[in-house]
Amino acid sequence: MIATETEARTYVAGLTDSAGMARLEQFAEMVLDENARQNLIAKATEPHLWQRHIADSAQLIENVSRETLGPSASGPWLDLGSGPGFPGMVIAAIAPNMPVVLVESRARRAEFLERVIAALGLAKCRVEAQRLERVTPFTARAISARAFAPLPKLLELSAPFSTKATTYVLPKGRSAAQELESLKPSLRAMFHVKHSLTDPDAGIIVKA
Ligand SMILES: C[S@@+](CC[C@H](N)C(=O)[O-])C[C@H]1O[C@@H](n2cnc3c(N)ncnc32)[C@H](O)[C@@H]1O
Repeated sequence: MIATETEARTYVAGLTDSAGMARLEQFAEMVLDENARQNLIAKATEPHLWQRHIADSAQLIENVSRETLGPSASGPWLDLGSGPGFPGMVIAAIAPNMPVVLVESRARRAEFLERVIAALGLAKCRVEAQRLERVTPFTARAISARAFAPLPKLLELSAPFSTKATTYVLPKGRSAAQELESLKPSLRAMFHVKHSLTDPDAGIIVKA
């Protein structure tokens, strides 16, 4: 269990190199700075940014295969409703050679994401600043989404971007098991729930 900011930083440092940590430090500063202007994260979570948001996002990397992260996988990692960049920007900062697409419909949030991409030099990361429903479909190697939509709706909206080979990693908080139960059995069988490292009561819905 990752309970403190120190534990969160140590955990994330084990998933990336010093350049990756520097990118994440810069991203963290930008989130806190921008949070004074627009509502990106709950104010109460600001002192726990690494534990509640950065490590919470970074742990998704451990739930996908090496092949999915590697150069032979086809299509980008797709993050739905990225908001300030959780989890998508964290993934892009850790794996800068992997293409990542962040979909965010709110213009001010999308503009913030563009500024972060430029500041961090993430050449393979791009923003779709529109509703997912309007994005021209492509095949995604992996799909992530945190606090985006209930599971059935999420799967419906993401279906045009998904093939049998697409990995799903969906942090679902305390409703993970219940949301999985809401799927029809044939669909439910494709997914399992992993425990979150940042909250013992939260789950991540995974399709490998
Ligand atoms: C509750 S926030 C979560 C943000 C981020 N994933 C996080 O966990 O901090 C949901 C985000 O999804 C965006 N959003 C909601 N529906 C969307 C859609 N259909 N297409 C694109 N973005 C959407 C909202 O603008 C918002 O920024």
